[in-house]
Amino acid sequence: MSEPLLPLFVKLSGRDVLLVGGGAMATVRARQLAEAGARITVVAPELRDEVAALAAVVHRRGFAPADLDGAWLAVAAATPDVNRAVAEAAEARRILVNAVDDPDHATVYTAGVVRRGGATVAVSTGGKAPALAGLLREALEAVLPDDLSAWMDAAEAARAEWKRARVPMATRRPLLLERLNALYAGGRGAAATPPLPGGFVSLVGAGPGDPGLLTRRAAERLGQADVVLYDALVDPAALALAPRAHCFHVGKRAGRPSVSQRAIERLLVRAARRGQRVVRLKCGDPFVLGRGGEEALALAEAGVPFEIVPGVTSAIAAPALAGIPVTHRGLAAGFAVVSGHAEGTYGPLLDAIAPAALTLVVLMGVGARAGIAARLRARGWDPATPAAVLLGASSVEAFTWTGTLAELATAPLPGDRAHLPGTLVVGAVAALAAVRERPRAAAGDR
Ligand SMILES: C[C@@]1(CC(=O)O)C2=NC(=C\c3[nH]c(c(CCC(=O)O)c3CC(=O)O)Cc3[nH]c(c(CC(=O)O)c3CCC(=O)O)/C=C3\N/C(=C\2)[C@@H](CCC(=O)O)[C@]3(C)CC(=O)O)/[C@H]1CCC(=O)O
Ligand SMILES: NC(=O)c1ccc[n+]([C@@H]2O[C@H](COP(=O)([O-])OP(=O)(O)OC[C@H]3O[C@@H](n4cnc5c(N)ncnc54)[C@H](O)[C@@H]3O)[C@@H](O)[C@H]2O)c1
Repeated sequence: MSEPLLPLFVKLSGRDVLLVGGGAMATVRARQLAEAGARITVVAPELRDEVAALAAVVHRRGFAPADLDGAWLAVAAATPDVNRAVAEAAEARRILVNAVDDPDHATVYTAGVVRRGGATVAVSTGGKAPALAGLLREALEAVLPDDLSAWMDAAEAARAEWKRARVPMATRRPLLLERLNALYAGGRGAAATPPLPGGFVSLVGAGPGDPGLLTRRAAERLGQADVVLYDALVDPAALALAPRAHCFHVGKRAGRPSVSQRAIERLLVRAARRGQRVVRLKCGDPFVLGRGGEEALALAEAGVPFEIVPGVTSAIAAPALAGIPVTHRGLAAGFAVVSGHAEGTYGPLLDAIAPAALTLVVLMGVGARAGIAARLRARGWDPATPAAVLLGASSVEAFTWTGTLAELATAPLPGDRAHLPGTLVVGAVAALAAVRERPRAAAGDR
């Protein structure tokens, strides 16, 4: 069962549907068909009263292929051999058929469904894992906004307005986001919903990756969590510590679409207001270049109780695991941590540091290392200053390069590890990486 499926939403109102079978499964399908307004004809020697009541026409006998004539859709919910016969006869007549026990011969599947506020979300595993479809449906139920009908109303009204005004389609999505944000800001300003007892958010640092470097408090909070919202680089083993929780990936990775910071903050607030224990699991330490401060402010503003669970920051741990102490008597009495994400931000910071005054640690800076090296040299740093590039610190794929500031731009890095988070170190202490013992390498290149 790996055929690609086309998801469709079908209007069945007033249309003839043949339901074969009248037992437990037929009852479930009869309810679903009736909800969609279908005109049900049921064929079964024996059938439950509820099925008979939902049907427009009842035939108390065995299935015959001619029962399919005039039907838009057939549902086989009888015994396996009968279901197979229904599927084959429907296929021959080019009628789509759903079979409750026979995904291989069915042509349409039912899905796990959430209906809220006029929107319908359906999940299918294409017959491979129905119970998983049910779990995914529950997970969606947990994260979809309670006030989806307000979103629908706003989106519907905006659409009509933009159609009239001939607003180009391509510009409508960001406009819609603005509308919805405004809607939410309005609701929040009114402060109508006090947080439910039990609703609580923990902003938790996950450390550099290895779950062994989580704090005990972090592990405890994960164990209690109902919902975990985690970043792109969080190790799956950390999520295994949250067996009760629905875990959602809200990570940002360069160049890929991601959940916006505002959306993450809204998710935190909403989940807490539903009384859930929420863990926001962030790489490293939540308050070191992790936007944890923004989330804390949003929670405070929404009146949601929260706590900070500090984590081991890669700014210190990545160098440490490579044998580099960020401070070392005689070499560096202090260190600075900057993000290499935006030159407009880190540029002035680098310019403000006197050459070799301290150890410079750059997070998220591997891609920008040539520019950073050039900037430091222009500022007067000695090209012979030791430097290091640390990829995937604490993970099994950890990679360390050491050299000099002059070589930093062209440091050969393994292409297959470009996806790993990286840390740069510039300063005399980087030379200590070369002289450390290598316990990890000795333990089978872990
Ligand atoms: C989504 C959902 C909607 C609905 O039923 O309307 C649905 N099954 C759900 C639950 C569920 N079903 C089963 C279990 C027991 C655990 C387990 O066995 O996994 C659970 C779990 C539970 O009840 O929690 C048993 C089972 N199901 C099928 C077979 C036959 C077979 O696979 O051969 C067997 C016996 C397997 C065996 O003997 O091993 C077949 C189908 N079930 C489908 C849909 C279709 C494929 C959808 C897809 O893959 O996405 C398809 C093809 C029927 C169709 O299209 O009509 C609903 C979740 C609703 C929700 O919670 O929201
Ligand atoms: N019950 C479940 O939870 C479940 C889950 C998944 C799959 N299934 C499968 O779905 C199928 C139906 O299960 P169920 O629990 O509804 O069974 P059921 O025994 O309750 O119902 C079977 C129905 O089929 C009818 N029937 C028998 N022969 C017929 C014929 N020739 N023409 C028309 N109808 C006929 C019977 O009158 C009865 O109404 C079975 O294959 C079962 O293994 C059941």
